[in-house]
Amino acid sequence: MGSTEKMTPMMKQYIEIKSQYPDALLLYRMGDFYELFMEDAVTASRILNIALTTRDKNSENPVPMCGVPHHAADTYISKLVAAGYKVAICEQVEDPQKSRGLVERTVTRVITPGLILEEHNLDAKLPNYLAAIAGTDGTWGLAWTDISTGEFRISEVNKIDELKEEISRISPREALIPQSLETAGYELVGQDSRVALEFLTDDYFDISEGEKELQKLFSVHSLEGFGIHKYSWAIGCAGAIVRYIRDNHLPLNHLRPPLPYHRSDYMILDETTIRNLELFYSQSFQGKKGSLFHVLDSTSTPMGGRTLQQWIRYPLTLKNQINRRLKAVEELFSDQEINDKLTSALKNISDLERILSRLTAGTATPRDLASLRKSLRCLPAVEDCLSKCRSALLTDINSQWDSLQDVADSIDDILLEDPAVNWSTGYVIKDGVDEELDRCRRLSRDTRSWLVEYEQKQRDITGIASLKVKYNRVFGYFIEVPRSQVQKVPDYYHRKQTLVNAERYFTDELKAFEVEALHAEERRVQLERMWFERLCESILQHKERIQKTAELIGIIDCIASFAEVSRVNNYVKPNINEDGLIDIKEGRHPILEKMLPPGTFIPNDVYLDMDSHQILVITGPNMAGKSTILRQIALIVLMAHLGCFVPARSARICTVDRIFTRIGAADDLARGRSTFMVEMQETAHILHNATPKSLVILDEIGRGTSTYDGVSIAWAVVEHLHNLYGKGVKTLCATHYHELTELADILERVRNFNVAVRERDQKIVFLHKLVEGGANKSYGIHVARLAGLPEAVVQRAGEKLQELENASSGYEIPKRVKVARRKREKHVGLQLPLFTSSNEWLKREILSLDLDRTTPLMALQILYALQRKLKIQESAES
Ligand SMILES: Nc1ncnc2c1ncn2[C@@H]1O[C@H](COP(=O)(O)OP(=O)(O)OP(=O)(O)O)[C@@H](O)[C@H]1O
Repeated sequence: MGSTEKMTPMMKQYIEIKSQYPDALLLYRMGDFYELFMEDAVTASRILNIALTTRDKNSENPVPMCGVPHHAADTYISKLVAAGYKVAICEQVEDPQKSRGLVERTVTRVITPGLILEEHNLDAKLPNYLAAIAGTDGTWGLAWTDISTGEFRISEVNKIDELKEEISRISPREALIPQSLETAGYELVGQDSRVALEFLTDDYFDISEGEKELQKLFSVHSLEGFGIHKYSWAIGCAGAIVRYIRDNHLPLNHLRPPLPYHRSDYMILDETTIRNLELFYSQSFQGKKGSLFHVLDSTSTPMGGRTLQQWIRYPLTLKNQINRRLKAVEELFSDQEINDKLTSALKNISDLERILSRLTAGTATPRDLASLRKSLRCLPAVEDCLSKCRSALLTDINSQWDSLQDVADSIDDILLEDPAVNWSTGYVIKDGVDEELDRCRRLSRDTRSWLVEYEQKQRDITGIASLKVKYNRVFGYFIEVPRSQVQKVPDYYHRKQTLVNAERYFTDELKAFEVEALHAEERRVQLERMWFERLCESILQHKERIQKTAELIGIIDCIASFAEVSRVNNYVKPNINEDGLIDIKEGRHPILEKMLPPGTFIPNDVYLDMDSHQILVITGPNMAGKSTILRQIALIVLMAHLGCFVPARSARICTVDRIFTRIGAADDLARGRSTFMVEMQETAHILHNATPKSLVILDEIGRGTSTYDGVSIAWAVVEHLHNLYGKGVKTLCATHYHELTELADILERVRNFNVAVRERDQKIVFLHKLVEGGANKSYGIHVARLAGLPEAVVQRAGEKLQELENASSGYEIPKRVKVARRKREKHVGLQLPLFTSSNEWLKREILSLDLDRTTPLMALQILYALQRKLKIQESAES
């Protein structure tokens, strides 16, 4: 683009406005279109798949451009925002007809992924969070809000890992980060590329400014009342959020006071576990379907859907709280009639929270108010159901219930039963609300009949039967009298035009009617809007009451949904304990059982405690169902912590503080981490953070590297978990390394299980049944045949296997080594070389070590050193 001197005034105006929004795509209103120019046009045409053209083609300054029609702009804007772009809407703010010269334009709204209010751009059952993060090592502040519902929360954590976990749990669409943390920013949001990052100057996060912002917004002198005054960085973050919303021309007054969130109040779920357990997103279906959320979601309202999301992200940890929910679910579970009534009342309740936010933003439509009224009218039916309930949670809700019928009445006083979608095509306000409005309406509705009446009246007065009232664009309304009758025309007729055969007149009454009729429609719309806006304002006075009720509806809806899902899927109420006991009889995988034909899923019993069955090493052939059992246990334990019934015949579940999962292999090449590196980092994370109250799921740990290294690592990891804090951690460990079954001989709380198969005519039948004891065979070759490997390859593999098995028969662990090993139980790394090694020299070397002075880590190091030495020896010999 050349110098601005040669530009048209309009282009100069564009450049000026664009310079204020350099990081946004600027949609510049020109008549019926929003135009994009230059770089913006190139980007938008690519994303929207629309033609890229050129403006001022023959000038010195041709400019790339593309445009979207005003009436369909919403769809295009959604696509741009969904692609992670920020969009600034620049409107014409004066009437182009009246303006002299260039029309004044200004940006009226900036839409970013975290600042969306429009219903069609949002997922009804998903919160849309804008988060802010700031802090230093030692204290990290975090604030997040969903401006479409008004939810606002803040928290502080001490470690960067905790911060990452919380961010992944919130899963914001947009995150505000101080510029000084720019490099760390990408690391903080983790693997979630959906998060749009906005780097702002550090002063945006100023703590004392933040405090002032919050005090002003919520009209308080201190933040003490909200219980957040002790936070510092988090207040800075909340302040940044408030300023960001305001700077982007959005209203703030429906934000609720920030609620403090304490990490220790909920079970911690990290990003890996949320992904591995497919809580919200299924890898196989590449979407919601096939996720736990999808199975548990039978909610009837958007508030219920969002509450369920929240409950799954933040499972409870306190026995009392879990039981409170479970009792409420049980009540609705056992009284299907009430639950059905409740559900059908809830089904008619619209998104109260989002309607409220549109009301505040001034973008609510008449239909929004009609839905609000309809929803409020359903509240007494919900209340009626609640009044019959006995469980503490439901009676508590009932005691806070506000049926809001006065608000519904106030809407009813003014709004038509079925108001028009569009002001210009129909009516919104009831008759009888405003006399002038009624008259305008009558006028615009009754123009024809008034004219017919008037014509008849004039005929009667003048006695001219052929008198006509007519209209044309030049003269407006007039009375036409044939030339032969003009002597009968009264004095108050004013001559307007003479034709060959007729005279045309007007009267003061007709003129007045004309002025009124032509303006009536304009005035009608004006008055309808005025009454509508007044109504919106009066509703907003009940904002807190509506928000509170919406929150309670979310909870009831979730409880009703749990009851329904539990009934339909034949779940059972879990018995919660604090004794570290997990005893599941005939447990099922909640997602897989729904994918398989009814009745074909094979249930399994699993028992874990802190004494003898703390760590289960689960072996079994490929495809036997090891991973399924692991995930099933994790999901059942999680579901119990949500207060939901679980897929089992009976279940005793202890409270756990975290569920850790290490499952499968995912490369993260973008961040330079190989499959094995990811595996080890996730394992390290577990070992550093697990406590005796945690549940750990390890699926094929160590498989990402060579067998020796893999077995050693898996071995050492299991031992570490067994000995952690002197108490150990409940762990399920599925593995193909049969060597690990040896651990049960050594460690007191380890037990072996395997998933049974039956071999018949060289073929295997998967029984999917968990039985005690270690598996003695892998059946990998059978599975390879099942998978369709060429028969010649399968045969050859069989021969090779036989060779290897024969050769390894000398690997049998001698009895004396077993005894020696038991004595050295505490020395992690050493047990491994003792039985995996067939080399007598190596064993001698190990046994001669001064074990009292050897730590597990040293032992492993020694093992490696010895192995190296052995290899050198072997190669020297050969
Ligand atoms: N309890 C069960 N009832 C019915 N079908 C099952 C059951 N468990 C597993 N399956 C079926 O077996 C398939 C393989 O299960 P899974 O992935 O758990 O096996 P695995 O032992 O972990 O295999 P690999 O070692 O190869 O990873 C599942 O996709 C499912 O179709």
